[in-house]
Amino acid sequence: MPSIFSYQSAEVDWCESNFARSAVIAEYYNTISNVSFFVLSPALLYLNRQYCQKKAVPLYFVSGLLLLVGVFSMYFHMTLSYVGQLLDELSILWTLAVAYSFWYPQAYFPKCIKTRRHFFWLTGITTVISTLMSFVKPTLNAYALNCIAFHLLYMTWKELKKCNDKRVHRMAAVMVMWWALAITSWISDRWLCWLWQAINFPYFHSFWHVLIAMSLLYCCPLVIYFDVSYEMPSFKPKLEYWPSDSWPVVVPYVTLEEPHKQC
Ligand SMILES: CCCCCCCC/C=C\CCCCCCCC(=O)N[C@@H](CO)[C@H](O)/C=C/CCCCCCCCCCCCC
Ligand SMILES: [Ca+2]
Ligand SMILES: [Zn+2]
Repeated sequence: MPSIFSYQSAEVDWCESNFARSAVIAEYYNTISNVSFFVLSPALLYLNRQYCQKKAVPLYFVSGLLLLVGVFSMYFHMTLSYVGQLLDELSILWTLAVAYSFWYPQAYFPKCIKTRRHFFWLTGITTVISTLMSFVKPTLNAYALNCIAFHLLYMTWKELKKCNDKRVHRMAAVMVMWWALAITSWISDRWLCWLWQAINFPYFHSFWHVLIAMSLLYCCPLVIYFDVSYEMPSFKPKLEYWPSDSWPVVVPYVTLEEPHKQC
């Protein structure tokens, strides 16, 4: 019986041909495309450094965990091992759990949850249960995790209804565009592999890695913007674009303005 660390012991195998470019890397492009997360993580920390100076823990934790997501996803695609698959999926689960724990708006807490500390316990217990359940049918884990994006879309829609800043609306629209391209790539790699292999173009999962990282590059500043609005009343969040607004492709970030004190 193969070890859970064995190459190709995972329950899923992506469309890219295995060991086509390397004898030690099962899915070459699916492995190297995870470099996206090694760029995403420091970029979020550097661009949103003003927010980090005021409230360091959430973004340091989420950025660090996104680095781990990239490492485990690389290991998974390099080996296609059972352990690699679970490390990949559990690192995503825990990153989402930490992000929700720190950034979920108190206005949306369940009625029985009164404080952020109680919400930490709720997400912690839910995450431990989900971790145990992830061993039951690993092939369903990725679908369940992807469904969380629909909850994020719903919360974004609710927040935008109350927000008059057109720049924020534009940022959210671009985030959803990148996510839509990403999830389309993920689904087509899983369900249309026969077509991509027929035309010798099985690279949609590697596109997914780059596209979901792009979506997160917009998602995190959007979450930070609303976190500052809700939780840091002495500051006004301002949306900026790097390198500058005039460039065709830009990266959003949040700066903090101290509203003029009422005289
Ligand atoms: C108030 C909440 C704030 C949430 C902030 C966002 C936190 C995002 C945390 C983790 C997402 C990482 C997703 C990258 C996955 C990379 C590894 C990978 O590709 N794994 C696949 C196998 O190789 C596996 O099939 C992936 C499965 C599921 C991915 C689940 C993605 C979760 C949803 C991410 C939301 C993106 C933001 C856009 C919202 C519209
Ligand atoms: Ca494969
Ligand atoms: Zn992947």
